[in-house]
Amino acid sequence: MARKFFVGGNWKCNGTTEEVKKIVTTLNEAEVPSEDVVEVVVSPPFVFLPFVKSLLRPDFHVAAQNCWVRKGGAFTGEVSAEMLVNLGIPWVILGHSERRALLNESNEFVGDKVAYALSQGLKVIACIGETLEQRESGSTMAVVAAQTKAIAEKVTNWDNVVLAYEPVWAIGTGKVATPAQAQEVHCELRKWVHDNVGAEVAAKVRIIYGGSVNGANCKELAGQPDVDGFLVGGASLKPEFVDIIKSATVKKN
Ligand SMILES: O=C(CO)COP(=O)(O)O
Repeated sequence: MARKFFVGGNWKCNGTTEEVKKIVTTLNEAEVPSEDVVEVVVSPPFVFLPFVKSLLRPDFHVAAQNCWVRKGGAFTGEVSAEMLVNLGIPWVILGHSERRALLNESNEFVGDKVAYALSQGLKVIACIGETLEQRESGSTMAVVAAQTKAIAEKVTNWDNVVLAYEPVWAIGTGKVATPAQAQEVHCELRKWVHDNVGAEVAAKVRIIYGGSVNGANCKELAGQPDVDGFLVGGASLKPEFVDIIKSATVKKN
């Protein structure tokens, strides 16, 4: 069963109105494979979401970078899933390692967020990944399995979930996982989903890779059988993001 290639651009906490306009103009002018071949989602900071949504070509979509774990209310500084739905924002990134590490988001909290966002009708890019220390101690699979389990325990329908494997040591470091390293974890993860969720979900769920993906390394990574796309940080702010989108065609060859 073909899994549609997915390319997400996580802009993180970057951009001014002028810079955002420039990035969107580049994307709008780009010639890329059709929506049947690749799903493209860009994730600006909250404050730019409506602006980007209004400017962006209709075949690309937007994602928030986070949302509150439950229904909105007296939670100063938070943005709720209902608000994103109200604004017509279809996607949200949850469980990014920067939030897990800097804001102490636990596996259980991320699992709750994913379940709540899905219940409100959002589609979720759920991030998982090990630190360098965890990799070096041989616990990569145990770590990503525990992160995925905390999500799986609360989610019954996986149709609107994309899993983003983002090894922490590869994020923003220029130290990309080798295609073999990415494939190994993606394949193990798919096996984990097969054994713990079900064969059908395992065959369908997209597992995308994130961590120092750029225009030069994307094709080889895209060629791996269990790499179904990317979540791109730094390079999603640059014109080379277009080359990363185009790497979707590797799957067709
Ligand atoms: O964290 C990432 C995407 O969510 C990856 O960031 P970089 O592509 O900058 O390494």
